[in-house]
Amino acid sequence: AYSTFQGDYKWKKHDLTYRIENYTPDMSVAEVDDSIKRALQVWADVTPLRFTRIYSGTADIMISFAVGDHRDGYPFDGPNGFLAHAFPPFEGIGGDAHFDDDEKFFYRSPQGYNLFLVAAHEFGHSLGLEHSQDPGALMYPTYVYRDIDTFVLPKDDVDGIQSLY
Ligand SMILES: CNC(=O)[C@@H](NC(=O)[C@H](CC(C)C)CN(O)C=O)C(C)(C)C
Ligand SMILES: [Zn+2]
Ligand SMILES: [Zn+2]
Repeated sequence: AYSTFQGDYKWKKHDLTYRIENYTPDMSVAEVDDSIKRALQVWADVTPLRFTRIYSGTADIMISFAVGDHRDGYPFDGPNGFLAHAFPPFEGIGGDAHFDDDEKFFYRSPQGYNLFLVAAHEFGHSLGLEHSQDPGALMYPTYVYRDIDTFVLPKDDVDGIQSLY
């Protein structure tokens, strides 16, 4: 079952902004943009939350690709292992999502790690969800490939996010 962060971190507003700060060489700019947009839409579909993209300045959810030590106290670990991380909704780095660019991210292929699926998981954290023990949940701590054309947010995740917003 789902769990939320201690202290019940949640955004105090429903209109949130996001900014894609840089790109991975693994796919086109358009494919990254689409993966991110769809990963946010997964959560917007079941809450009053709305996401608006900005192209400069500080957004609520700052999205970037990084490798190794990228100066936030949570260095990445090279290929495989941790794929990404995101911070719960508190001031400053809260909400931000970082993707390990030592991974090969894919747009639609079932091989490797699907950016849409990884991002959808990360944005669950960005919105205040912790990990779920439900192996079928998107917020399960281990990456599981799912067909993205038929992807529907699992009930445990819907219950979790709707417990917050
Ligand atoms: C393939 N490698 C894994 O399955 C690794 N899990 C992850 O990288 C998580 C992200 C996935 C679920 C998108 C990390 N996380 O929780 C971020 O919020 C390990 C289970 C090895 C840690
Ligand atoms: Zn980071
Ligand atoms: Zn996680």
